[in-house]
Amino acid sequence: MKESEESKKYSRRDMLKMSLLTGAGVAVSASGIGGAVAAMGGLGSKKATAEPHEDDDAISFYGKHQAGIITPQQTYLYVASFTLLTDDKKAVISLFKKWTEMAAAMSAGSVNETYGNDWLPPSDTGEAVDLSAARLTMTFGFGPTFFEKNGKDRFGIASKKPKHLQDIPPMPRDDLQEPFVGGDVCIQVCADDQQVAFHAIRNFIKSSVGKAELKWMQSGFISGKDGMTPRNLFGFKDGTANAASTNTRAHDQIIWANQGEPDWMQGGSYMACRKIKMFLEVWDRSSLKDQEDTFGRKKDSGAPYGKAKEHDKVNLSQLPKTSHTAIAKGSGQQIYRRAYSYTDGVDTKTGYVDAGLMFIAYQKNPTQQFLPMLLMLSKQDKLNEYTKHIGSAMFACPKGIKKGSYIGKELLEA
Ligand SMILES: C=CC1=C(C)c2cc3[nH]c(cc4nc(cc5[nH]c(cc1n2)c(C)c5CCC(=O)O)C(CCC(=O)O)=C4C)c(C)c3C=C
Ligand SMILES: [Fe+2]
Repeated sequence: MKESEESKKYSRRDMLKMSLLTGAGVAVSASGIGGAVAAMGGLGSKKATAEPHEDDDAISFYGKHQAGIITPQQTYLYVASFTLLTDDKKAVISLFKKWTEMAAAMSAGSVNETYGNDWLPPSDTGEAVDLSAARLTMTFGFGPTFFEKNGKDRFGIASKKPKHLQDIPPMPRDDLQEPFVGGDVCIQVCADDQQVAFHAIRNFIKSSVGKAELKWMQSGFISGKDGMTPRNLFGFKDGTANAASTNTRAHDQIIWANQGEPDWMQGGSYMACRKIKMFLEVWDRSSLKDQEDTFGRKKDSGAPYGKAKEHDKVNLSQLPKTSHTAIAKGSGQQIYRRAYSYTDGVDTKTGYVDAGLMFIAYQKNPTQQFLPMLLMLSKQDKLNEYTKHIGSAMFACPKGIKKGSYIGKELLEA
């Protein structure tokens, strides 16, 4: 095969290694890669130590469950919801095969470059070439309209719809703003490097042209020292009561769908999304007491009222009745939260900072877990004085994908 026709899959770190080995410096140009490889006798050569390999900070795309659910939260998020533009099942299969191939390569820290024809755009957009895998994960989900849209079973899969997949019903205080509602297919991309995360979502969008279009997209971030619970934009530790990322028993009880669901969904999870605007200026003018009463926890330590430490057991009788923790915990349900803060510039209506929380939660049964909790919070939560729910969506995320398979295969093939 001529070099110009080759699809080169080198880990981003391989490129750095190669450039060091050949003394070429860090910035290896596209045309220089082949030269660098040749100078080492090719990647397969015994002389070369730069075998294609997985980055140290790579998280496999393949596995029993999809990555990006119980994966300890990365620093950056992009979540994108797509509308499928075609009723042709074959076109959807080809898109999902392409996305699978890309996701597997990108999560291993590879760039999938096809250079050589100056008259065509490069296949990859290029901004992640010299970056590491940065714990990149890509989690795919299907919305209710993927199974049935306007009464039409366009892909012949309506009978395979998972039991609890439905649009989140309207909540009393909702102020949902199109296009930030629903979608046919969703991809949650997370990484410790924002450019790596953006590169992934951008290339998924680029490769979907003609088959799917972006309905909405949200970026987000969290920050915190290793082992410490990150703080949200109200300055409170957020995520304390989540089951530990190593607690597999709790994950089975809370997160992973099982019997009673179609086979493709067993080991998957329901992803609930709420875009929640937070009125930072109002919050910043409220007293510390009012802020702590809102959550039922101390701002500094994160300890529940009546206790000293963040992870001390919550005693509901010691919490203000309408506090967020009292209502959420009092619902008697558990969910697995994976939320990210966002800032979207200025809200032109108010002149305030447009910021909030991209709330994402995973659960095995949203009808029993998420929806009743959301309804109770929507009616009674003191936090509602400072927030507004402006986006909403629910997706069914299939179980993990096996090597050689592709996203949605069991759903789309008989
Ligand atoms: C429907 C579920 C929930 C929504 C929506 C939600 C929004 C939301 N939460 C915070 C900040 C905090 N939440 C905290 C705890 C907490 N929140 C939920 C659920 C929803 N939150 C649950 C189930 C829990 C845990 C309750 C428990 O069992 O103790 C906390 C306290 C610390 C913690 O446990 O994480 C904070 C802080 C914001 C800012 C927000 C919307 C903008
Ligand atoms: Fe919460």
